[in-house]
Amino acid sequence: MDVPRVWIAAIGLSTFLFARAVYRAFFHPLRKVPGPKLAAATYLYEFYYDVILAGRYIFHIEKLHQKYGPIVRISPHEIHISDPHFYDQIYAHSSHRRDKDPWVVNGFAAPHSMVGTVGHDHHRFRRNILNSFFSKKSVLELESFVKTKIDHLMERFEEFHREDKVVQLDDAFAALTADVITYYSYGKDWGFLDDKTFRSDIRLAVNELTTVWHFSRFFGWVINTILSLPPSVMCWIMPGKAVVFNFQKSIFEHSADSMRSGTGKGVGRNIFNKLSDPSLPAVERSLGRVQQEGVVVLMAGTETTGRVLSVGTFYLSQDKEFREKLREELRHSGAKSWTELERLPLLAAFINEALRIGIGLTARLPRSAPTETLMYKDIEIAPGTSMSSSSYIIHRDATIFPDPERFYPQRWIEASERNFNLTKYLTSFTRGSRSCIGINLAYMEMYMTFAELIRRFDFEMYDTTYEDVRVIKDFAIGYTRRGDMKIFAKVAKAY
Ligand code: HEM
Repeated sequence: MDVPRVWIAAIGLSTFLFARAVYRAFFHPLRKVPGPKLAAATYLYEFYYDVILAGRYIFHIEKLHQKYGPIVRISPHEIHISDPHFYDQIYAHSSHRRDKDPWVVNGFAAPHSMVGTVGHDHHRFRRNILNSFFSKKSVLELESFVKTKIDHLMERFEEFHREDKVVQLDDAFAALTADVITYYSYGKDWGFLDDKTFRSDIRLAVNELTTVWHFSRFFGWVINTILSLPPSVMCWIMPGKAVVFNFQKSIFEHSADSMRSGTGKGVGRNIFNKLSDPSLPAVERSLGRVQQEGVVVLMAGTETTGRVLSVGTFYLSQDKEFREKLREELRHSGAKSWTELERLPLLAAFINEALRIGIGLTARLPRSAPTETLMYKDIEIAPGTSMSSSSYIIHRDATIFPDPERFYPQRWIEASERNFNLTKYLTSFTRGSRSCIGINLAYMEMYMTFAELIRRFDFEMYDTTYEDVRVIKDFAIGYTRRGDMKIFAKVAKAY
């Protein structure tokens, strides 16, 4: 008797799955959006490319656009639009409500942080707590500290040069950005730049998070279960988190000390003070939320900027002529501060190109308009539809950036000579209400670090070629054939 029941259940389930797939492909509100029917019918399509083949869907999406045009349905509930002119409708200003995709935010493994917040209003509330903390005015106040840290990195490069040792540039830059963001957020830096090999606990946590990025998107409940376990168990399962939690514990102890003494260094500049402000509703200043927001800021502030600095330095080492021109521009101008450096056309062009190729995040970062029906040409996009437009694809669009694989900073100069606003197509930070809150800090770090680096050093790549910076996997950040990006170099003095 039991056997037939099992069969009935199996047939029932198969019929349900089949009917659902048919509905999704042929009767769903997105049925008219072009794309493979299999991708419309089942999540297994995306699962195959991103989980089984490990971070390859973005490259396949690029091919789907060549076949189906600028709008493609890439999963039962998500469309990808590769049309920069539609970008600001997806990544819209805060006057238009934009939610995040609950599937995708699972990848951040930080549901209580602003980056992991799904709803528009809730996100606005959380973002407002930190907006002034990351304003241009606030960032400018820390310029001299950032300069001290950059000088420290330059001293370390001198050391590598003197001892004729190979430096791992990605670790070196991540140590710089980690020291900056810890000081910026907590009033104290943790001295990653002093470490012999630039080991950074924050970077370790980023690597751990990104390797499970796609798995977490599909199996959010696994990650949320792990997050709800006691810290000791969680740390056993995710050792990278353990490192970051221990590190964060030291941050909290430091914050508590500062607050107790009332005179401690960093009391004024402390993200912890903002996030645990007694005027906030209790649920918004719970320890779990404060911890998650704190960790997200540290991770987001470390890896992305570090990566653009690394990729930019790689390409700088490949073009002596351009390097000399940049050096001449810097020498001639005498510019030192961020505001002065920003006005240098060649340096600005170089940084734009480093951002274009280095990107920062390769992840699709979908948004949905919960109450608006959008139109893409004659295709209706129903409210609640997940829409993404990947920077990886826009930045490689040959109609905007001819010969897109080529690192060619002059394209930005040539465009401005034609009065063409090419920066409109630079989307590394996304745009709109949920764009990067750390954009000012990132620019300050990039301008000041590159300026000092170009003035003082040349780098000769060591066991690192173009293939080692070329992104072949998307794990929210770009992975190369070595896995996480690793760039080795020998340091030479420029004078
Ligand atoms: C070149 C450097 C950087 C790039 C390319 C970059 C890129 C991005 C992108 C694309 C997002 C949107 C994420 C999403 O849609 O889910 C984002 C958000 C964010 N970034 Fe950055 N970022 C950079 C530097 C920084 C820095 C230095 C900080 C430090 C404060 C930072 C902190 C954040 C935070 C906290 C968010 C979440 C904002 C929100 O949800 O409202 N980022 N970043």
